[in-house]
Amino acid sequence: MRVFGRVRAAGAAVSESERELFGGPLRYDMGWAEHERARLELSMLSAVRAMPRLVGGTLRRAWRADRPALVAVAVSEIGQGVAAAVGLLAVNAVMHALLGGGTPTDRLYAALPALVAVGVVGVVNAGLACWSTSRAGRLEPLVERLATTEYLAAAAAVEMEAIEDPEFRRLIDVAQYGAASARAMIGVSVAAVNGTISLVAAGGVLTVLHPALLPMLLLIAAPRGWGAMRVAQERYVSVMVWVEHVRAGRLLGSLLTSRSAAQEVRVHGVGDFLLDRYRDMAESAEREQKRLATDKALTELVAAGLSGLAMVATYAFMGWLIVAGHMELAVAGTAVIAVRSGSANLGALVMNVNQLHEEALYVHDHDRFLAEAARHTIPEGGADVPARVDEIRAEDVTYRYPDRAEPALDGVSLTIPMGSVTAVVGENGSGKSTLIKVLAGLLLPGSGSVRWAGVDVARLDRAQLFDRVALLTQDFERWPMTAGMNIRIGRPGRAASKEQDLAGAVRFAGGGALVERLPHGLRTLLARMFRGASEISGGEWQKIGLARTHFRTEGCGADGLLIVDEPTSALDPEAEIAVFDRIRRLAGPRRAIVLVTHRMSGVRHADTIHVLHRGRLVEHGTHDELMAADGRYASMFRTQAAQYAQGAQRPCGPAAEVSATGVPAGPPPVPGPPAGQDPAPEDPAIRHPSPAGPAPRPSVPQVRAPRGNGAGTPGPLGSAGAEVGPAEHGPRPDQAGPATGAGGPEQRPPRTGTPGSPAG
Ligand SMILES: Nc1ncnc2c1ncn2[C@@H]1O[C@H](COP(=O)(O)OP(=O)(O)OP(=O)(O)O)[C@@H](O)[C@H]1O
Repeated sequence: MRVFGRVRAAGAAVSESERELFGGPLRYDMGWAEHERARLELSMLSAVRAMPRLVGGTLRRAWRADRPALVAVAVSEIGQGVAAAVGLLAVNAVMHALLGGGTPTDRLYAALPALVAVGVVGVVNAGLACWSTSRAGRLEPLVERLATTEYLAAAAAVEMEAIEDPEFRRLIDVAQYGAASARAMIGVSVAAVNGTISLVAAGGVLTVLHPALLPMLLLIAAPRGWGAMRVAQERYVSVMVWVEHVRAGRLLGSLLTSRSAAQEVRVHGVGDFLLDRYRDMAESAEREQKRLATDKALTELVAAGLSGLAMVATYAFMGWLIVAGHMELAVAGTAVIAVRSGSANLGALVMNVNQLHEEALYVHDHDRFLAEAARHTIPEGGADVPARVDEIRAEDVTYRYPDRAEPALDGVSLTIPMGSVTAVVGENGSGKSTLIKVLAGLLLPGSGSVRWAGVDVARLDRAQLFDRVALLTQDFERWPMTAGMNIRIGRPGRAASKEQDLAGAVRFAGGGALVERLPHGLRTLLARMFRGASEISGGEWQKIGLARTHFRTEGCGADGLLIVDEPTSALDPEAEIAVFDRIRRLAGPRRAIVLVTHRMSGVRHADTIHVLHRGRLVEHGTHDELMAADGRYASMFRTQAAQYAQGAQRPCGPAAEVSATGVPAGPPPVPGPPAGQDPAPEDPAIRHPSPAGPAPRPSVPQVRAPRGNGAGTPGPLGSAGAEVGPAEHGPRPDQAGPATGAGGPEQRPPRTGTPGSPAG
């Protein structure tokens, strides 16, 4: 059957829940793998033809992992093959002796040397098998580690653009199973080599006994080979087609148990609702499993029937040879043994080749990922970044995300002088985050250029460039590690073995009281999923983030760029003012700050403010200049001021209105801003404090930033409800579902037969 038919069969059922929740059937898009289709149209012949290549690839990996172990395995496997041939010849000699002339005692004596040889061969064989098993067992984990390390290193080294590209992300996902398969291929390759050698031995002996017996042997094994191959193809296609469904099922499972969704699951009654859909999706996955099981049973029945017929024909042929006097009885006895062991060898070999192929499909994905990743790897080397960088310039920069028709940045030009604070404002989706990624060298412009000290970023040594950049974003990583490590990780190479080494950063971030409250100070583990760990709030995390940024910037003596993206989204007003003050203090003559925020109170004291609108820079200037110009900035600013004024008059307003742009308008008294503008507080009472003076206490209720979902909730600041906890730091939400149900198993989900894994 051709693969298209199989894809149709595998994707026939669509659960109503998938339509309802995800807008349609979640099925793997086979489009990306157009060239893979030929690979799926396997036949036994093509599988056998590909075997040397597959085994060769495995051997190369094993060679790199542990040469002595590989040599030991090879020697012991070849030894076993030779032993098998010698054993068959010894059996032949025993037969001849037993069926020859003389008294039974004479015949027994005559057979004795050959019998001893059979015994010795058996012992040698067992010893060699033992040796091979132990060496192969040593190789397997090494190969898996090698493949996993290759995978992880490649994934960590690719350009951000690749990470943002859904196609590439899918490839990263698919390739994750390759390492386990590379490991499995060691054992299977060894078994395949062993089976081949044993088969050659049995075939050789059979050919010597009678040339017609070899084709008969092949006839017995062929149907089983066909059956095994067909079942494997079915399973692989099913895995590919259902992988998204499996993931979606797991996602539902993990949402039901996640902490971030716990409130809505209970209060909004989402629990029962999702559970129903989970069941529905599990049922459709089970239908696919049932289809696969039925198909497998039928295929194996047909294969066993055909193989049995070939066996009957072989024995009938041997019977005719004996009756017609073309074969001695003793030879026939050996031939029966050789046919039995040969067909067993061939059957095992077929299974091995088939399994090799199945594993190779995953290893192929792994290799394809490595090749793709190599094409997208951030280049090493390049021009040195000068120690003194007077300015960073973007010149007519245009950037378009791979899956978007519209550019996220369109002809943007700006200059960031060293020692300045530059603010970037604009409505949601106007391109602010994209701009800072481009300035930091994380994304390379499609056209135009970003220049550090006059040198195009594309030509600079990117590792050196990154070393000059510090990031403080609203969704900075909350590493599931200790509080101290969460600060130190800002510059992992910088020594900080003692708590005092981090004291400056903690003090700077105003985190002294927080650290004192933690049960083990900086050694407290901040990862709720582990026993003994502590939980801290979103605002407290942001203090940790600020301390991390301080630790990073302090560790860099050369000119650099500090990027601050919505740093106060989870802070109360007092803390917010203090943070903006601290960020300003991070500015120095040899450091430029780019600040992205919706909080106008944090923006007004910037040296230059750039206003982005739909990817284009539409205004720039100081706060006073922009207010005088009475353009978009002035309108945004006044809108926020008006919100605060309203908020002060209407303290019990709606908890979270939604603006015309679909953006939550913020906390209680703040109504949504006009379409296309971002809500952000501006309170005449909030004035940027002078570094010397105390922060005035604002008279407005706490205001949350509209970006992200970090409005005061601990943890989830990233997209898609990621949280500090298993959903973010353990397996991802789409991987962390229960072990059964629509989600299927954890490791290479669809293959192990757990309910919900269609190809089990
Ligand atoms: N990874 C991505 N893949 C595709 N499109 C993206 C990606 N990231 C952002 N975009 C799109 O690019 C445009 C600019 O997004 P960007 O995140 O830079 O805006 P922003 O001004 O930072 O928005 P916000 O204030 O909501 O954070 C938007 O239309 C957005 O949908």
